[in-house]
Amino acid sequence: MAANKEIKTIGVLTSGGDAPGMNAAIRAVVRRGLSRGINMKGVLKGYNGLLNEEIIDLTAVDVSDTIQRGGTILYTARCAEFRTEEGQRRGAEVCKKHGIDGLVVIGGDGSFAGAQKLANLGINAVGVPGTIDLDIACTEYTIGFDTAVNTAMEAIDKVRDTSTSHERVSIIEVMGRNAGYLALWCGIANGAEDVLLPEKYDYDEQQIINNIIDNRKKGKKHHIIINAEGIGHSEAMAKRIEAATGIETRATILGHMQRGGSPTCKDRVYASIMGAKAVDVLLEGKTKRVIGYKNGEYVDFDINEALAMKKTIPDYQYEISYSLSHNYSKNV
Ligand SMILES: Nc1ncnc2c1ncn2[C@@H]1O[C@H](COP(=O)(O)OP(=O)(O)O)[C@@H](O)[C@H]1O
Ligand SMILES: O=P(O)(O)OC[C@H]1O[C@](O)(COP(=O)(O)O)[C@@H](O)[C@@H]1O
Ligand SMILES: [Mg+2]
Repeated sequence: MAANKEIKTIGVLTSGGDAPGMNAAIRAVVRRGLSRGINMKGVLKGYNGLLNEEIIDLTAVDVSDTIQRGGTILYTARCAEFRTEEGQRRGAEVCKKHGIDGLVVIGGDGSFAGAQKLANLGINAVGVPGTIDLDIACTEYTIGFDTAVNTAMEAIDKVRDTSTSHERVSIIEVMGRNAGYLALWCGIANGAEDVLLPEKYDYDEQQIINNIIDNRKKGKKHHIIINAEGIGHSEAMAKRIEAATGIETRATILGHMQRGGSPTCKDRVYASIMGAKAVDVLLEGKTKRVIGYKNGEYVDFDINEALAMKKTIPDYQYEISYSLSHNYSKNV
């Protein structure tokens, strides 16, 4: 495959919340590009670094010894200025000034919206899904989710040990301001009695209290509530539940530990393939694309179509999470 004549230089940046596997994706973009004779540049600190022209040359050695590391060697940021038309216009100008013919944006739904704006201004931006939230509609997988959900699951197992010993109720808050996938998966994987998702929770706390009292009467020694960050207020919830049930209740907020750590095999492999594919898509001459994983295949979509897609929590999975946790015979 000969490289597309149009493209001499490709830039890569990471944006939004970091996600384990972003380094594997950067490495793949850089190595794939270099192997096709392309100059590779790294834009530091997401769209912030783009606006500040924090742009470096990247060689194969620069991405050595990174595939196993959490975080992102290019750093990341959230950039309010890039949400403005003026910021986006300047971002496009900076790309042109530095000869960036194609830009790979590794990030979540917000970062893709930024990439779409750059694409509309003539910068060929390609999105690679990197977020622990799993909330990008065009893809069944987002880089970082597997590591984060395993980190959260293991932490919740540990809380459960002490919670059961003390016969307490535990509210464990997991990340996800707008997305409940981490919470849902932990709910199923940890056998939680209640799972509160931003997309689903009806704020009927009395129902949770009734569940706790009911389960105690049946002999259950613990009650694990997974609460997504988007619902939040776990400490206050714990106080209210303790007052209403008379059962000691503790809140644990897992926080940013869920975003760190060495990526799992799944995250390294998906990141490597998606990163390389982003370069291939650019060199095939395609424009305004995002990479996804659908029905067992690595695919690419038009960025506008991808961003118009909607993703919702599957009712069936949510219902199963609830029904299994209330079949307490295996879990008491
Ligand atoms: N609608 C938008 N238009 C332009 N840029 C956006 C838009 N939404 C988000 N961005 C840019 O992408 C950055 C990351 O978005 P954010 O939603 O915080 O994280 P993520 O990409 O991980 O979902 C924002 O800080 C902003 O710079
Ligand atoms: O790091 P911050 O700014 O506290 O952001 C927290 C948010 O980032 C995430 O960890 C990842 O979200 P994004 O991938 O959309 O950036 C969310 O789960 C969480 O709500
Ligand atoms: Mg997001």
